[in-house]
Amino acid sequence: MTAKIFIDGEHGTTGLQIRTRMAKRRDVEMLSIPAAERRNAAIREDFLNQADIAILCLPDDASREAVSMLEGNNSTRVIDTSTAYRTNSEWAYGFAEMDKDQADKIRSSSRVANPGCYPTGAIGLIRPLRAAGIIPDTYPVTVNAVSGYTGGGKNLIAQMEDQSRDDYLDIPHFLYGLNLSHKHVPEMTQHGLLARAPVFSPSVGRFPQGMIVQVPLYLEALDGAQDMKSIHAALSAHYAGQSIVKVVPIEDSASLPRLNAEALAGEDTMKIYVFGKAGGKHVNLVALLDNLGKGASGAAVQNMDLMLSA
Ligand SMILES: NC(=O)C1=CN([C@@H]2O[C@H](COP(=O)(O)OP(=O)(O)OC[C@H]3O[C@@H](n4cnc5c(N)ncnc54)[C@H](OP(=O)(O)O)[C@@H]3O)[C@@H](O)[C@H]2O)C=CC1
Ligand SMILES: CC(=O)N[C@@H](CCC(=O)OP(=O)(O)O)C(=O)O
Repeated sequence: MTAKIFIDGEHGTTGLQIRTRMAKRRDVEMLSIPAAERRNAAIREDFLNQADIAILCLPDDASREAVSMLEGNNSTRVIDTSTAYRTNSEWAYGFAEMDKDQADKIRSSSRVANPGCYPTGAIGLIRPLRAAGIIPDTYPVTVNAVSGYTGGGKNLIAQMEDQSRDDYLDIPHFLYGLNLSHKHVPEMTQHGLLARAPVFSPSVGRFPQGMIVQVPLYLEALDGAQDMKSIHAALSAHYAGQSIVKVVPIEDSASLPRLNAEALAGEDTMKIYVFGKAGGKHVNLVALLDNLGKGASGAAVQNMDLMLSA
């Protein structure tokens, strides 16, 4: 039997990318809303209730509204790509590689919160080292990142591309979230297993898709006698046996002169690097991904496939 899938918000940035990934699939039937009707609540409610899986690619408030349209319905399962449910314990967090049993939790869940793009990188770097007892409770974690501008959805894309707009941004790279209270901080703290919130400084570059997330660490402030190799070994052990998050061998990363933020654009994988020098006092943990790949649409399709395999 083919599963019925409805993408609420299919004409937005994340929704369109999910549509593209589904184009050749014969195992699913897409319930598709015409662009002109995308905000028609009656059609949305009807499709939401017909779907086996509804993938919400909407702003937070519209996601909450869509979930309320499913009240009393026990058959439609939901993947939400917004921030609305990511710290809600009644929802499975849709980062399959973050724990050994997380894929099974997603597979059996009727409500899955897709992670944010920055948290995917940050949690991917931090959580294995917290779980292994390497980053202590007292460690002051910092997260610095750059995203492609599609991360800001249709509005930021227009600001970066449409020169006729009054609010056109004619700049190559900018920091934002300058008050250090970005909406992703609670999610990073909770799923990163951190005892206190990290300092998170995001930025946007003049490229559409791609992302670098950095977590620099002082080795002397970690638990146990740590060096670049032991940190790398802990991350490699955590991600062993799966194909989406890859820990780059130190031999390969050691010879890199630079890291291109666009290197994984169009891919649904994430690469993790441990940079530093042998015998050095610091390491820089780096995650490389596509904000719309493993950071959003690719992860949503991965979660849908897990749910369909239940
Ligand atoms: N872009 C990215 O890299 C990532 C995005 N996300 C999350 O995914 C979600 C979607 O973001 P994104 O695709 O970037 O945003 P976009 O603004 O590109 O798309 C959102 C879509 O939702 C539609 N929409 C807005 N309000 C309603 C409503 N009340 N009813 C029905 N449709 C509505 C919009 O229609 P209209 O054109 O009329 O406004 C638009 O088509 C957000 O919650 C975002 O935070 C998560 C991870 C990464
Ligand atoms: C570049 C940019 O503007 N990025 C968005 C986050 C994109 C994303 O991950 O969306 P969620 O908030 O749903 O997770 C921001 O900082 O608000």
